[in-house]
Amino acid sequence: MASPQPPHILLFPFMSKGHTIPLLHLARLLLFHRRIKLTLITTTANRPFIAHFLGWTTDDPNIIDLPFPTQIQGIESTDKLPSMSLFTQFATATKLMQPHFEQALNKLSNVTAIVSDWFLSWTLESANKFGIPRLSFHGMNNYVDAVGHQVFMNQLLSGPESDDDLITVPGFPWIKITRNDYEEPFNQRVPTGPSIDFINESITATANSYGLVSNSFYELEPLFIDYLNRELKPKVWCVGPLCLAEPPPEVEARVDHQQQPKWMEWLDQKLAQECSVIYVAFGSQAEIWIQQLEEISKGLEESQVSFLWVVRKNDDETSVVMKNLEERVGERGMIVREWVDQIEILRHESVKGFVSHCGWNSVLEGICWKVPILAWPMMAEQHLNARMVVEEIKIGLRVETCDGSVRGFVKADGLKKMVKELMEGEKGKEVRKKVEDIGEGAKKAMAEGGSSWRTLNELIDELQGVRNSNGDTSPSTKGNTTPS
Ligand SMILES: O=c1ccn([C@@H]2O[C@H](COP(=O)(O)OP(=O)(O)O[C@H]3O[C@H](CO)[C@@H](O)[C@H](O)[C@H]3O)[C@@H](O)[C@H]2O)c(=O)[nH]1
Repeated sequence: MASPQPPHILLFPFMSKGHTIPLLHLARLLLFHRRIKLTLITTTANRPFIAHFLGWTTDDPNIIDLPFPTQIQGIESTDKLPSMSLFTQFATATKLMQPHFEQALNKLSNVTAIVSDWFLSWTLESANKFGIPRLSFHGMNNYVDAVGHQVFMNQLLSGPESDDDLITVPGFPWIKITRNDYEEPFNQRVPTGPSIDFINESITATANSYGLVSNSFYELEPLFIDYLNRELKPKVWCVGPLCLAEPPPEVEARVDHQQQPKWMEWLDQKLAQECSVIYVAFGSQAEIWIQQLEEISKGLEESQVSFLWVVRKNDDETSVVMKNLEERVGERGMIVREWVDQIEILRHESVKGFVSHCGWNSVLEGICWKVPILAWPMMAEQHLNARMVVEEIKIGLRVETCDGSVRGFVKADGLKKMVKELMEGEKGKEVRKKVEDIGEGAKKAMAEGGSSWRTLNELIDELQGVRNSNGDTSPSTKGNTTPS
């Protein structure tokens, strides 16, 4: 009898750093810890980032790049968009990649499963044509999905309440949300428009997929995972936190040989001086207007705490604010305007607090390296993530807005007060203790025998079983498609 074919999984990340990075962490787990054959699908401009992350050469044949539609000024990653108002147009344009994707599938043999980002809903149709199970990769947590399902089923945002009135979530009555926890147009009484259509398509395609791969771990949010598995399809497979997947030796060796970036040297100095540092970063997409940047700079200056602030904006106005701040705080602060290795920063011993927009990857990275969070949500599902961080799992505090609204302006005082509380106060101590406990739980979940480790093995075994029962999907039996 012929020995069984090893699994071959195709990963297709969405072109946004917050979506691509966790799927690449999954790639590391599958490749280097489970020895599974992988093919990565991406676009031409994103190929080097993917190759670099996996320690591969840029021309590695296991990366297939498809031409990206030219609709958005040649931009192929959301962090390069001039404005996030172009997001839906960008995300919808990916549909034009479908014929090229199917042509690539036609050339591949023995694909066990496709794991594609939930924003790439159209990949389900392609997977179905080729008889390959598709799993939707969901880089968010299950709390947001479960609360969102309750909000939708009970039409909680359609009532007369004002945008800041607390509304009880019936399925989880200890949770109270506001209309302001949802952004335009999701907060409307009758939401309509292209972004609603886009999200609805993504949800429907996920519901009709073989499974949902979740970057979370069971012990973090059992109630919400159980709820989703009871009330909704498909099955949720929690295999995270994926950021704990160790880099391959090639990447580690490369990092060891590189000169340390100046901010890492600065962190070493702070450690030597026994100074705790607060790390301030708002992910790869958040847009912060200049008045708000000015208040952040004042608040950090007045807090007297050492800080490392990663600023994405690169215009002249921002440069002036940053230069002035650097002059005023001197060695106490470090401002970085480049891409950093955030995990390296969070794992540095001097970093004791994290002012974060609560993108889900940042929250998980805070948990894994046991750094409590000062939650300052900006966009997308981050307001709900902030509720989870502060009210549900209690690993962080929240910045104070000047009008008490969750979307209100944050003045220097509101930031300063909460930075000091997180770094030096009693509430800060409580959340630090909690993040240490949960961080230990995250490590256990990912270690051999832990819940996420077992779930990933079960998923791979199950997919192998499906392939064996379906038989080989050799090119001759596959869909016959040509790009238009
Ligand atoms: O200079 C940088 C900036 C970011 N990162 C990494 O980039 C990722 C950013 O992800 P995240 O913290 O989730 O923020 P966003 O980029 O804003 O993520 C988008 O995607 C997330 C996952 O779906 C959502 O939770 C967010 O709301 C959405 O904005 C993290 O792994 C960071 O470590 C770096 O390594 N260096």
